[in-house]
Amino acid sequence: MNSKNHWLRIAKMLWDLSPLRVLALIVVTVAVSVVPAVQLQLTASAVQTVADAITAGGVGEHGSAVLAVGLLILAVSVFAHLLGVWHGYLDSVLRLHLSTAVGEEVMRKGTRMDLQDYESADSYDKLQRAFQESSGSRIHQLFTDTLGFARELITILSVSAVLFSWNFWVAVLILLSPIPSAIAQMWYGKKMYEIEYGRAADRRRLFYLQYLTTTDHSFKEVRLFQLGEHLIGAYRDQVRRFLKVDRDLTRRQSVSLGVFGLLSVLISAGALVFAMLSTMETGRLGELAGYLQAIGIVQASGHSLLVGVANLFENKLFVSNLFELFDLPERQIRGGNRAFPAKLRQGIEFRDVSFTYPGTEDQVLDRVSFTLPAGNCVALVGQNGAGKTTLVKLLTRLYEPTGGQILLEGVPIEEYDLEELRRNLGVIFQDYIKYELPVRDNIGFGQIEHRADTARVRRAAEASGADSIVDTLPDGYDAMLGRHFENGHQLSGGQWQKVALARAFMRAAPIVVLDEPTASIDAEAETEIFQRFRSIADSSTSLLVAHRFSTVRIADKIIVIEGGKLVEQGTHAELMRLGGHYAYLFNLQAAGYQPEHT
Ligand SMILES: Nc1ncnc2c1ncn2[C@@H]1O[C@H](COP(=O)(O)OP(=O)(O)OP(=O)(O)O)[C@@H](O)[C@H]1O
Repeated sequence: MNSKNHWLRIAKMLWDLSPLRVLALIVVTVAVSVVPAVQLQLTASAVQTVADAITAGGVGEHGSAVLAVGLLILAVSVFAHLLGVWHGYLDSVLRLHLSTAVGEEVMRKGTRMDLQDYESADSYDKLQRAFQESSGSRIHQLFTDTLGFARELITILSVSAVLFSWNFWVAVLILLSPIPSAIAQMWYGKKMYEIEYGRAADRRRLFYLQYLTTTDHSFKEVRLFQLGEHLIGAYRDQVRRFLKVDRDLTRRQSVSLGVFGLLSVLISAGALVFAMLSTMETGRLGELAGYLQAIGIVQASGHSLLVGVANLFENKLFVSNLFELFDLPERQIRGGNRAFPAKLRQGIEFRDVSFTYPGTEDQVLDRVSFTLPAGNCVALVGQNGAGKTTLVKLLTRLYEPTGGQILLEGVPIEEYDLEELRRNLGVIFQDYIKYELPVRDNIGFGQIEHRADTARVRRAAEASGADSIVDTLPDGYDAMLGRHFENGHQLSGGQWQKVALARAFMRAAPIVVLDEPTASIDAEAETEIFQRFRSIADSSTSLLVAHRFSTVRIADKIIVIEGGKLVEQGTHAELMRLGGHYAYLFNLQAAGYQPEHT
């Protein structure tokens, strides 16, 4: 996308936020820009009137002229001061509005992306970079830089008009004077930016190393595996590599700034000599004062103008990342118009379902076919990496099968309205979230619109066994969980899992999918939870991924997956009779619970 489009988008965003403020900012910027030229004229007039008064031998008839110029200088200074304050105010308010709007848009974008964007290393990297670099202040900076560019340009043009009206060659020299030092500065800025841009991946690695040594999440392993020194060493090595490059660049910058800056000084001095000669010719002493002031203004504005161009370029690249993020395609997975059935009669069927993760070659599921009859509980078992969670992701439509079909009541699942389908699914994944929020949210998020309904939250907690944990907390359902915020209560792994399970039960959905929901819960509590779950949700159709066979055996049907293929299915008794893979795994686990000599 070209920069013109960027600019139009930013202008539109700002305009939509506050058209009056944008207009006011533009007007104020133009007004602020011409102040230096006016002040230049006034300085020249002030010196000239005073000089004329002295030449005339006293204030006398020149008194009123001196007073008038004095009052004008005062008025312009007050005006310039007030304009400056107003400019700053408008700029800050627009920045605040823009940061808020962009921050919100970035979050919204995050919620609209597909799981695939988060799970593929390539797109995740892109997404994270865009999220990290995309702040509203970058956009605002681009806007401010552009306005700043316009302001300096107007200042230089208006000051030039005054200078050229006095003396052509002095004007040319004064305007040339800032160029050499600004070029040196620009070159350095561009080089530094290129280097930093190329360091993006290394910077993230540094950030990660710091993260590992400074968060509660990694503290235990870092301390007990004694990784601290290793991590600090890796950090130091990387920073030293940066330092070497930066030092070389800074040295070269100093040399070039020294040489080019000298050239700027020489041109300014030349301009001053010319100005003195010209004043001696014209006798207009006021202009000499004006030239002296102009050298300062042009040096500052010219420098800002040229360096501002480099900043503009740099910010434009960052802003491109943000717009790239905004333009990423959303929600490729779409639903149809079909309403979700009032009651499930047939259930769900996986028909020859195959799947390969995007950007990979391996077929993770290979023509898997089975049914999940309405009102039944089906368990999925299989070794790590067999494809169980992938099946859950397909059923919940986080991914689309690359082959075959999933049918709900005999109709392809993609024909159902996606939002409605998801509303009718109660799901908990093995990597569930431990929300650092009150218990009410942790459970109520399962059905956000009933979050305030304590009776309902309590029923869900009772079903998962989380109620006994909540009873011990001082604020009950309003108690804060986790350690990140004040008065938070940290739970054990199993307790967190019961809370997460309550979240899935909160929804009272006709289809419940539990992906290893009880891995951290002790066997006794687990059996109890499932018995209760089956009695509460006996009409729901559920899919249960589990490793513990004591849980699995309560299912109406068990599906055994191996290397992405369905290898066996049946009830616990049927599979045991079959004496195949399930029986082998069951016996293996059962043997683990037996004393060695019995
Ligand atoms: N996002 C992904 N991109 C590419 N491959 C993936 C992705 N997620 C999982 N896989 C691969 O798919 C295969 C099946 O993974 P899946 O998570 O479905 O296994 P699982 O049976 O649930 O295992 P576990 O019991 O360990 O949870 C594995 O080989 C895994 O490496």
